[in-house]
Amino acid sequence: MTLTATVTAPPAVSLSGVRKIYSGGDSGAVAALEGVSLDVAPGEFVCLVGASGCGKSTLLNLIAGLDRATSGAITIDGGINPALMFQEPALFPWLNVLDNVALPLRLRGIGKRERRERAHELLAAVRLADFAGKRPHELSGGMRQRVALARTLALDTPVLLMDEPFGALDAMTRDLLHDELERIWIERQLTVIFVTHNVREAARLGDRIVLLSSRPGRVVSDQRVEIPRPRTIDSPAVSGLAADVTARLREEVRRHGN
Ligand SMILES: Nc1ncnc2c1ncn2[C@@H]1O[C@H](COP(=O)(O)OP(=O)(O)OP(=O)(O)O)[C@@H](O)[C@H]1O
Repeated sequence: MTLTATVTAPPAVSLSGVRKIYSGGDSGAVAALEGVSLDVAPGEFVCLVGASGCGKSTLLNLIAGLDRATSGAITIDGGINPALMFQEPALFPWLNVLDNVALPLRLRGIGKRERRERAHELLAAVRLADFAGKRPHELSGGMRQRVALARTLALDTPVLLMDEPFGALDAMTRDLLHDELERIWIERQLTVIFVTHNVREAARLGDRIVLLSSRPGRVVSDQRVEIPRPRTIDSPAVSGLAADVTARLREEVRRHGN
């Protein structure tokens, strides 16, 4: 007889009963999140979708440690600080691309030679090896977001939180960045929590799609995406799933009269 022990890795990110009330504004307290529980496995790509104002950014900020939940618990495996990336690349215009990417390394006290080497590697990873000496204004929007991604990767954390990172880009550029992000996610075995309004994007990228209700945000559905990779955003399977999730989202918005 053989005994097989099943070893399950702890979640990379675990949320339990997370509630967030913003207080003190002119319009009184705002309940942004209510009872959000969610486990994200190491290496998983989870997309968070929901109506405008349902608390998606709030949730990412809480996971990133930029704000505190009113109640509930958030645990990041290993106690690490996740990296957070936004829709705006927020690059320093007076620094060239290489120095923008190297900045988190500089802030960590890594010596000039090593940080330049690592920044060059990261630029190669986002396919911008030839643009190290350019300034941000010389780049397209998609390229600036690649630089922002490289700078986020420089933080060297296994958990990446992304808040509508491609929301301001045209469809073609977004498509290319989906491919790049997917490749980097697989190569670096990252855990990604990705907020988007774009349900197709969620179906293209996610292992799971978590749908939040209108404010206060609660988890309405948590659906595994069974579509094999590589995927394309206009494939019938991705479109079909996006249509299902959109229908649920509409129902949710209608129920709350938003
Ligand atoms: N600092 C704050 N103080 C008071 N209310 C806030 C604060 N930040 C967010 N809110 C409110 O909390 C709710 C959730 O906001 P949040 O930005 O998390 O939603 P969201 O789902 O990311 O929205 P969107 O999809 O439009 O970006 C909104 O009603 C918002 O106005």
